[in-house]
Parts: sequence; structure tokens; C-alpha cells
Amino acid sequence: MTPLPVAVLGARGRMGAETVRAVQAAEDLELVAAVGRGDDLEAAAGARVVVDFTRPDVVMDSLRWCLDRGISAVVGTTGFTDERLAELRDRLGPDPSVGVVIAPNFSVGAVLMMHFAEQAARFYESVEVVELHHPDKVDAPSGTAVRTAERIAAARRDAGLPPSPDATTTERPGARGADVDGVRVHGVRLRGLVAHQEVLLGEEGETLTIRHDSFHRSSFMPGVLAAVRQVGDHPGLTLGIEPFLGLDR
Ligand SMILES: NC(=O)C1=CN([C@@H]2O[C@H](COP(=O)(O)OP(=O)(O)OC[C@H]3O[C@@H](n4cnc5c(N)ncnc54)[C@H](OP(=O)(O)O)[C@@H]3O)[C@@H](O)[C@H]2O)C=CC1
Ligand SMILES: O=C(O)C1=N[C@H](C(=O)O)C[C@H](O)C1
Repeated sequence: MTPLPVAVLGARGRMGAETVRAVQAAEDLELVAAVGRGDDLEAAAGARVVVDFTRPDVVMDSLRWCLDRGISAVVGTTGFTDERLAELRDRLGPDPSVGVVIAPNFSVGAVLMMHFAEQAARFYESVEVVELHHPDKVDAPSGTAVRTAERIAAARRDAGLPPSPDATTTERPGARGADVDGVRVHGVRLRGLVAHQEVLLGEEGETLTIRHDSFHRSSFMPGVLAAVRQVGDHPGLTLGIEPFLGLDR
């Protein structure tokens, strides 16, 4: 079997370096380029799949480059707005020949945490999200927290639930977190942490806490490799790795 040629962008970063190691260790994959800031992107031209763990401000240029060359992409970089997704759908066109997977979180536990939170959302009057990360993270709230809040908000809307109760009338800016689709999201940045999230749900007399912890970036690799192996069979835009885990049914 010929190994699948893979390039990693952001290869000297925290996630990129972990991905380089994971691709090198996989017998069915071949690392053909490890591209960091300042390197020529053309080095990745021989890849069938590009993995991007760079920065929200550079990822779109890399994706345009991939799509212009018919290369599939697996993207963990955060910062995908509706406008960005619309541009990608537009570029992929009605009959795409390549796939783009954009996942806010590749860890199986985090995907399950979002799934469970969505299931639980309709049963509780109150819900808030707390995301906790290492202090070198540049974006807040995390992409995972934004996606979790959006999914919770949609589930609450479908169930006809009103906004979570909140009597706050005076507030220091930020004290109640960010409002994401009507769900409060709080961010913690603390040395020693990697990537963690709690979804707190409350009803009269009880609470439910759904917590996920990534203690090491190796936790993201099974999801990254599953997406790399399958993206070619999923032409067009795929959001999240749920289809690769059988969680979209
Ligand atoms: N989906 C998921 O499961 C996960 C997603 N992430 C996301 O992935 C992204 C990266 O995270 P992380 O690895 O911690 O961040 P890092 O800052 O450690 O890595 C980003 C790397 O990209 C490099 N870079 C910047 N510009 C370019 C460019 N034009 N071409 C190639 N490389 C470039 C940076 O170089 P330099 O430092 O020199 O600027 C840096 O080495 C973030 O958006 C983060 O939120 C993180 C963990 C899991
Ligand atoms: O920057 C990180 O570290 C992480 N970023 C992603 C996010 O913003 O959700 C995924 C994970 O939380 C780690």
C-alpha cells in the first residue's frame, strides 16, 4: 500500500509538532512537508492532505492555496466565522473533488462532551460554559466553547426554552463572561493547564456538570489521524469529526 502523502502547516507549533510526530509514526502516512512560519508553502505541493494548526489570521490563505491545487485539508485552527465557511463552500463548489474538515476539537472526549451537553440542554433551566486553557492561547473564547454554546443554544431553541435566568443588573465588564448565542461562556487562562471545559447545567434542586480534560496534546491525535485518513472520501466541507466517529447518525 502506498502511504498517503501529508503536509503539516504550523509544524513548529505546539499542535503542529505533535501532528508531525503522529504522522511520522503512522505506517500508512508519509510526511512530505513540515511547514512553519516563513517557509515556502510550495513545499507542501506534493501532499494529498494538508493539516493546518497555525493561527486564525493565516489559515484562510493556506486553505485558498490548498483548494487552488486540489489538495484536501484537515484544519484544527480556530476562528471560523460564518463568512469564512461560506467562502470555503463557495470555493469548493457544487461538485467538490476534495474535502475540507474543520474541527474545533479533535479529541474524542471533547467531541463526546459537546454531544452530551447538546443532549442535556433541553432538560435544564440554566446553562453556562467554562473553558480553561494554557495562557499562551491567543483566542478567547476557545473554538470548542463557541461551538458547544451554539449547539446548546440550538437545542434550547428547539425545546422552546427561554434564556437562562439571570438577575444581574450591575456588573464589572466581563464578570458574566461572553454571550455566545445567548449562552454565557467564561474563559480561564492558567499556567499548567492544556485544554479543559465544563458545561454547567442547573435546575431547581440539582446541577449536572459535564467536564472534559485534555492533559496532553497527544489526546488530539487519534481524531486528527482519523480525519486525515478519511477526508478524501468526504468531498466538500465537513464541520467536526463526528462523521468519522459515527456520531452524526
Ligand atoms: N482543533 C483542535 O483539536 C485544536 C485546535 N487548536 C488550535 O490550533 C491552533 C494552533 O494552536 P497551537 O499549536 O497551540 O499554537 P502555536 O502558536 O503553538 O502554533 C502555531 C504555529 O503556526 C505557526 N505559523 C504562524 N504563521 C504561519 C504560517 N503562515 N505558515 C505556517 N506556520 C505558521 C506559528 O509560528 P510562530 O510561532 O513563529 O508565529 C506557530 O509555530 C490554534 O487556533 C488553536 O486554538 C489547538 C489544539 C487543539
Ligand atoms: O488553543 C488550544 O490549546 C486549543 N484550541 C482549540 C479551541 O480553541 O477550542 C481546541 C482545544 O480547546 C485546545
